[in-house]
Amino acid sequence: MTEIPVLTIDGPSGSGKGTVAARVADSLGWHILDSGALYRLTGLAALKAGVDYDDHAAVAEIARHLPVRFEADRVYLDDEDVSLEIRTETAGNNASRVAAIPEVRAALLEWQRSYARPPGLVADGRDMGTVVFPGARVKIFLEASAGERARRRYKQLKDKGMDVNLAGLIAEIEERDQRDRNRKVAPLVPADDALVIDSTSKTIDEVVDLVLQAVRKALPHV
Ligand SMILES: Nc1ncnc2c1ncn2[C@@H]1O[C@H](COP(=O)(O)OP(=O)(O)OP(=O)(O)O)[C@@H](O)[C@H]1O
Ligand SMILES: Nc1ccn([C@H]2C[C@H](O)[C@@H](COP(=O)(O)O)O2)c(=O)n1
Repeated sequence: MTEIPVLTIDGPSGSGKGTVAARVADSLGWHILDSGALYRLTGLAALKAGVDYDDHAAVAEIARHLPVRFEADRVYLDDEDVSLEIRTETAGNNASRVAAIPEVRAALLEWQRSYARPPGLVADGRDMGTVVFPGARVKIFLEASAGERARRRYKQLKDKGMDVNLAGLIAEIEERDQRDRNRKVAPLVPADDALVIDSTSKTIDEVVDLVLQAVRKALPHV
């Protein structure tokens, strides 16, 4: 069977994974997996169903049967458009909480793997290179300082007209980092064979170029 090439991009919140993954996937003509969205949807669906995050079996059951529909750039839970709601900082924090539940991670594993389709996949998240696609041909771990990531998020939210506070964002980012890096299952760590890129003082274009160089070095035919 022909191998489907996979590029994984892991890293903490605000390091630029989603932006870089979209640009690289566009440039290569590959599919994209935003795995964080699945955890965000699970957190939101559990909240809407009134399920307590401490009830791990019930949250995992929700993850297994997420009533989700992706349509162009919109995402629906049942028939409700939740595209904006899953992008809030609260939804990100709730995602980080349900993502620490081993049964939830197990429930989402095969679904994430099913995104690998020809001609290739760019997968972004926290454990793409370590757990979901350990055999990926190219693995990137994107870093940036917490202060820079909070400044990026501040600008992103301000540009959307939202009322935000930089100190609050730094505290939230540090809390989420702490939970994602220290959980027992699939913690946020670079895979042993990942190329680590610190984007703190790099532009998006510079990071995209470095990632594309790594892909072309590993896969000269793409
Ligand atoms: N190298 C960079 N320089 C400046 N801004 C950047 C850079 N990379 C990303 N950004 C901006 O930072 C913000 C956050 O980026 P993005 O959403 O891609 O991060 P992320 O790692 O996917 O975050 P999350 O895990 O929370 O979804 C966006 O507004 C994006 O345009
Ligand atoms: N592969 C993944 C993707 C996401 N998560 C968790 C941890 C994050 O804090 C949260 C939201 O992710 P984001 O949309 O900000 O990338 O979901 C994870 O544990 N594993």
